[in-house]
Amino acid sequence: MKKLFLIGGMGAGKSTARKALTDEGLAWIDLDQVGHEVLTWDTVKDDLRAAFGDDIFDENGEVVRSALATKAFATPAATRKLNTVTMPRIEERYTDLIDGFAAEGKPAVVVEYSVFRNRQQSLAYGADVVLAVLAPLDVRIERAVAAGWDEEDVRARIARQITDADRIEAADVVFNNDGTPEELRNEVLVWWNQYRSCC
Ligand SMILES: CC(C)(COP(=O)(O)OP(=O)(O)OC[C@H]1O[C@@H](n2cnc3c(N)ncnc32)[C@H](O)[C@@H]1O)[C@@H](O)C(=O)NCCC(=O)NCCS
Ligand SMILES: Nc1ncnc2c1ncn2[C@@H]1O[C@H](COP(=O)(O)OP(=O)(O)OP(=O)(O)O)[C@@H](O)[C@H]1O
Repeated sequence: MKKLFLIGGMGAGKSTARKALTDEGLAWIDLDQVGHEVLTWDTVKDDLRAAFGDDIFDENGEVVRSALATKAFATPAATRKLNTVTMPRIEERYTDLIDGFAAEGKPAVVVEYSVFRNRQQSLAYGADVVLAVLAPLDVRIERAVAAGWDEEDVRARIARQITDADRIEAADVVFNNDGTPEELRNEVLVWWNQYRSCC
């Protein structure tokens, strides 16, 4: 089963590119969603409480994601603390999902990975292809804000992510999402039709 990793900074257009592929019937894992799922695990909650305190929880004992984000993206050290708690659990759940798709005989799965750092990370190690979606920083911020994110929050998150130069270095294929969503979609589909016929 081919694992197609889609990487890109916040607001770059990963979901838009992913949709082009999943509309073709490809299986898909969004690691942001997996990240939300693991926040409900008791072991994760315990570790987050120890790292960030009681005030990231609501009255039902569930993580308030906006409260955690404010603390976790405040400094590089805080983001490292967050990642230390969440990443091993995200990887564990990811492995189960991948095994499930493989057992179903899926030919390929698209993995949307917003916080990709490098191909040597254990989770990304098995990528068959890394596809980077890029867009200029100001455009990404503008799009994320238009989609409802707070600008300061977006800037803090982007500051904790790798740069587009790093992404270009790590990627096999680069899509520049500086035109319309339809143009991105078409570029992705041209690539996919060529890839599936050869690889
Ligand atoms: C901090 C949390 C609770 C904020 O939740 P929220 O609903 O506001 O954001 P969401 O998870 O939808 O992420 C939106 C975007 O924020 C950015 N982002 C999320 N986590 C991180 C991170 N650890 N480092 C840098 N950027 C991040 C990404 O661009 C992502 O697409 C949540 O992002 C989280 O638990 N993050 C840690 C787990 C993780 O790294 N998830 C990303 C997939 S591997
Ligand atoms: N080429 C484009 N032109 C205009 N708007 C776009 C374009 N591509 C994507 N968008 C819009 O920009 C926003 C961010 O795009 P998308 O959700 O695909 O990015 P993402 O990389 O998945 O972001 P995130 O990291 O926040 O999950 C969305 O509202 C999307 O509809």
